[in-house]
Parts: sequence; structure tokens; C-alpha cells
Amino acid sequence: MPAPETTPPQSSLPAAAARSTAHFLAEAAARARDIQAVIGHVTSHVGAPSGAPTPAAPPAASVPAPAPRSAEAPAAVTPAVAAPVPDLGRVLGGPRGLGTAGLRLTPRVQVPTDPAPPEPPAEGTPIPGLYHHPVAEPDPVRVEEVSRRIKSWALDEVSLYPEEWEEQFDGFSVGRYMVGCHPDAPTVDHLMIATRLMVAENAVDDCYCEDHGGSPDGLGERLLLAHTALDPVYTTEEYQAPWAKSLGSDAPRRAYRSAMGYFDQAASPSQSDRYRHDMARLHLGYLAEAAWAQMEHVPEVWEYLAMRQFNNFRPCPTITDTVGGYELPADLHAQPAMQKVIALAGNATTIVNDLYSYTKELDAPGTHLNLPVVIAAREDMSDRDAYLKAVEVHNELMHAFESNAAALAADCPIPTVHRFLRGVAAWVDGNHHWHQTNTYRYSLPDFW
Ligand SMILES: CC(C)=CCC/C(C)=C(\C)COP(=O)(O)OP(=O)(O)O
Ligand SMILES: [Mg+2]
Repeated sequence: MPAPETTPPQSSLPAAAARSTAHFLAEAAARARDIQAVIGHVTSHVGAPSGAPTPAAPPAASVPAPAPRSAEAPAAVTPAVAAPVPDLGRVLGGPRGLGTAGLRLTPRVQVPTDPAPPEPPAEGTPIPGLYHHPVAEPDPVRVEEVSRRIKSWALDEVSLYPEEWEEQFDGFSVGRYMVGCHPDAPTVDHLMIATRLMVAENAVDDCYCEDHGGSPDGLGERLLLAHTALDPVYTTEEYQAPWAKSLGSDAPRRAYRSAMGYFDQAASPSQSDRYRHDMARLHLGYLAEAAWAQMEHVPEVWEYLAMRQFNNFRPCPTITDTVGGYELPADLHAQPAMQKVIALAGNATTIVNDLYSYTKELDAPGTHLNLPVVIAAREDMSDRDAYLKAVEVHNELMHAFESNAAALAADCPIPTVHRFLRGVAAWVDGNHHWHQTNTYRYSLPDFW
């Protein structure tokens, strides 16, 4: 099916409102003053000795079901507190005190005010011993609307898949995934920004690298050309046209081009640049994985973990501010302490995938690398012991994410930083929930 040449419609998102240069500069100057005030704190904390105590991780909390919202009801988004936050439980749980209930962004620690009917148990079993925070089932009203809109985008705007892949598209449940990962998105339009990108990222992974005709052969070329749908080519007139035409020539490129077009309209230039950088990281990771597949080489465990830090979910939690309708300023995003928190969160979420997709990948043709497989091969362990060790690696990454996020929050008393950290933590929890409950796609090994 030929790709319709579509241009994303003008967005009505607040963040997409035309940013006049003057307005942007005034905003940036005001922000710069705040940022400079805290950068010193962040830097001095990062320089502390590695044995310095870090705040304790919060206890996992049981979560009552939130009342379903209407599809377009805006979430409370105003950050409220500017005081230093001493522990992660406070940061992730949001502001407390009289009148602040509506400002909490993740439904982690809530005391129900009236008895709600008990929620049916979530489908799927969490991996025994896996450190995670259970979350409530994503708002079904939003899920339904996002699912409807994403299918129409996939079919009508980018001709993403042939009819026979429909069941797999539906089974992926991307609407439920994204609604669960972005509980503070103000509207369904905001959720769609994340959902289109998630679908496009998976189209590239499936069609270029894996299940749907992917292969390590020629992957570098395919990825580079697809990357230009995110990061445009500027060349001479003669060669500009064939490049522009190439972006419509296969489903992954059509999906990247369209999803990025929508993202650009909602994001600031530096948020778009952040995303492009994270996608370049992702593509670098795909290439290392492909090189090992071509060489039939199993890397050492640390080498695998390094590759998986790039072939990683990172581009998804790092758009939490765009999806939330606000911006974490570039200077704060670039701080080493923030980069470390983001990397740890991305690594924990990605090892969650290795663990939940273990049986699916064992059943796939050839050797599919994931953390348990690499540990078993390189550390001479049984499949079971290697899997259990991989669970421990995940748990250590999660604790490191949480303690580093808590330390950063305490050192950086800026509401936007706290909100961003809460957004990343919500993504981590939503990602776990989706993996646990996506029994169409994943099943656990029989190790317990
Ligand atoms: C959504 C996104 C940025 C994905 C990039 C990397 C990726 C595909 C994963 C982290 C998922 O890993 P994997 O390819 O192993 O996925 P499945 O196990 O097939 O679900
Ligand atoms: Mg996997």
C-alpha cells in the first residue's frame, strides 16, 4: 500500500503554542537564574565519595484503583513545592498536606477516602523476587480512546502493517502501555505523542532488526536512513528531493517521520534534540547487538549490559515532560546526576524486558541475547541460576535508580526536576505493569 503523504495537523497542545523568540528568551532567562542557583548543589553532590550514604529506597506500596477519568479531563499539573525533598518516597509520591492530593502524579501511596470496590487482580504474574511497584490498571477510558486513535494513525496515516499483522498489533496493547506509563499526561493528545513514537520505534525494531523480516545484514544502512526521518538531511536541491521521497518508502520510515512530526509540534527545540540524541543511542545499541549476532559471539556480561544501556527504553521515559505538557530545561537534563538517574531507570526497565521476554526469545530461531542467556553462557551457570542472577542485577539497578533519584531530588529543589523524576518513576512502574500483564506477548519460565 503506498504511503499517503501526510502532514501532522497543527496541534492544539499548550506546549505547541507558537513560541515567539522573544517569549522564549524571556522564559529562558528567568529559568537560567533558577537553574544556576541549583547547579552548584547538584555538582557538589555528584562529587561526594562513593561511600557517602544515600537515602533509603521507599517501600513498595499497595495501590488502590483510581477513579477512571474522562478521556480529555486534564490532570492536575501545577508543581507545588519548591523545598528540598529529603527522600524518594516523598518525591515520587508528590506533594503532601492539605489541598495537595490532586497534585500527586503517580498513584503510588494513596489512602482511599471512600471504600472503592476491590480491583480484580492484574492479569499475569510478577516475576518472583523482582523488586517493583505494583500500579493500578491504566484508566480504561483513556486506554480505549488512545487505542482507537493509534489504530487509525497506523492504518490511515502511515500504512504501518498488512492485515495479517493486525492481531499482533492489537496484542501489543500499546494504548494500555502508554496510558499506564504517563499518568500525568494532561490530555489524550499528549498521550498520542508517546504512543505514536512507541509504535514507530517497535516498527523499526521488528521490521529492520527482528521478528518481521529484520536481519543484522545491512542494518547499519537501514538505521541510518531511517534516522534521517528524525534528524533531517540538508543537502543540495538535486539530492534533497530523493532523500525526502525516501522517507515514504517503507513503514518504519513513514512511522518515524509522522510520529516525529507530531512530537516536534509539541516539544521545544531542546526536547526534540534530546529525543534525537536518545534515538541515536538506541540505533548504536541495535548495531552492536547485530554485530554480535553476525559474529555468533556472546559478549561478556558487562559488555552485554553496556550494549543494553543503548539498545534501551531510554527514549520513552525521557519524553515524560513533553507528554506531561511541561519542559525540564536542557541544562538540568544534561547534569551528570540526572543523566545517571535516567540511565539507571532505562537499564532497569530494559532488563525487565529481558526477564519477561525470556521464553519468547528462547522460542525464536537462533540465539537471542538477553541478560539470563548471557550470564548462563559467560558465567557457566544453569539457565535457572542465570535467570535468578539476572533478577538480582535488575533489583540492584532499581535500587540504584531510586537512591540516586532521591539524592538528586534532595539536592535540586526545583519543582520541574521533581516532576520529571516522578514522571520517570511512573514510566518505570508502568513499564513493569505492562510487561507483567501482557500475557499475549510474554510468559514466565518454569523456574520456581
Ligand atoms: C520502545 C523502544 C525505544 C524500544 C527500543 C528497544 C527495545 C525494542 C526494547 C528495549 C525491547 O526489547 P526487545 O527487542 O527484546 O523486545 P521484546 O522482548 O521483543 O518485546
Ligand atoms: Mg526482549
